[in-house]
Amino acid sequence: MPQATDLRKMFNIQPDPEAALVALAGNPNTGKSTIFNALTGLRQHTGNWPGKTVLQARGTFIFRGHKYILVDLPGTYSLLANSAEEIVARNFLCFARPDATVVVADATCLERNLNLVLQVMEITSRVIVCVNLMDEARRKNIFIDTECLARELGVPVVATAARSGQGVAELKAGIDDLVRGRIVPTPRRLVYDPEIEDALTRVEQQIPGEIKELFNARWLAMRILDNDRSTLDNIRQYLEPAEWGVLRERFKYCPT
Ligand SMILES: Nc1nc2c(ncn2[C@@H]2O[C@H](COP(=O)(O)OP(=O)(O)OP(=O)(O)O)[C@@H](O)[C@H]2O)c(=O)[nH]1
Ligand SMILES: [Mg+2]
Repeated sequence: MPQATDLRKMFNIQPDPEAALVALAGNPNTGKSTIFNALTGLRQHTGNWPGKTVLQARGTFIFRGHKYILVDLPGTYSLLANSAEEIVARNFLCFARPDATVVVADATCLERNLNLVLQVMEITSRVIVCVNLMDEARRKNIFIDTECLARELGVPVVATAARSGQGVAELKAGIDDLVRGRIVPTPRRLVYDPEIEDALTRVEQQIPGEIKELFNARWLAMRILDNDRSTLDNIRQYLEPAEWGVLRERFKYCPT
């Protein structure tokens, strides 16, 4: 059974028990790289994602004596992946299982950005929402009630204007609080129609325990119900053939 740390190696993340892994996700052009630069300064490394022509940027920062490895994911509107960028972002969140995921959202068009936030919250509860471009929003007379947003989403929300560095210290503190367990998010769960919820429960119950340790079972059940071949095909690459065989046997829709 592969461990989470083994899966991280597939993304060129070397195991480092001292360091926490943090992903930066978000729609295109929301300021992810600006935040990445503000957090990591010159401690950066860029290359391609293994097997892809999509650029990968990794960097480190130290906060309150703790080391963080930050990964700047490609900009995506969705994790229901079609493009190479979406597949990279989804696979990283699902398989590298970061200790925290910062979803950077554009304060000037928050509603559109929340779609990805909700999708990320279905995969992991270790989420912080960073509402960036607050200066632009102010200029357009848009007011964001971040406390209300945090209550509604059930995850911490930090407001930033990253180009001028505003809020970046608070974001660092938020990441540290989340990783150290001082904040425990309780993401709002999307509840589907009763028939779908019923089916999800039944599928979830049939997912073998070892696989549940590796992936969020509810999320995996949704992908199986969706017959989401792209995700299931990728999951196969991360499982031993015997484990995949068990999934295939139980769920006839899993690709061969
Ligand atoms: N006014 C303002 N501009 C910002 C802020 N954050 C980023 N920008 C600008 O927004 C543009 C996009 O920023 P990036 O950091 O490249 O955005 P990104 O999310 O990495 O973009 P992709 O990687 O293409 O998805 C740049 O011109 C930044 O200087 C901010 O808080 N306020
Ligand atoms: Mg970028």
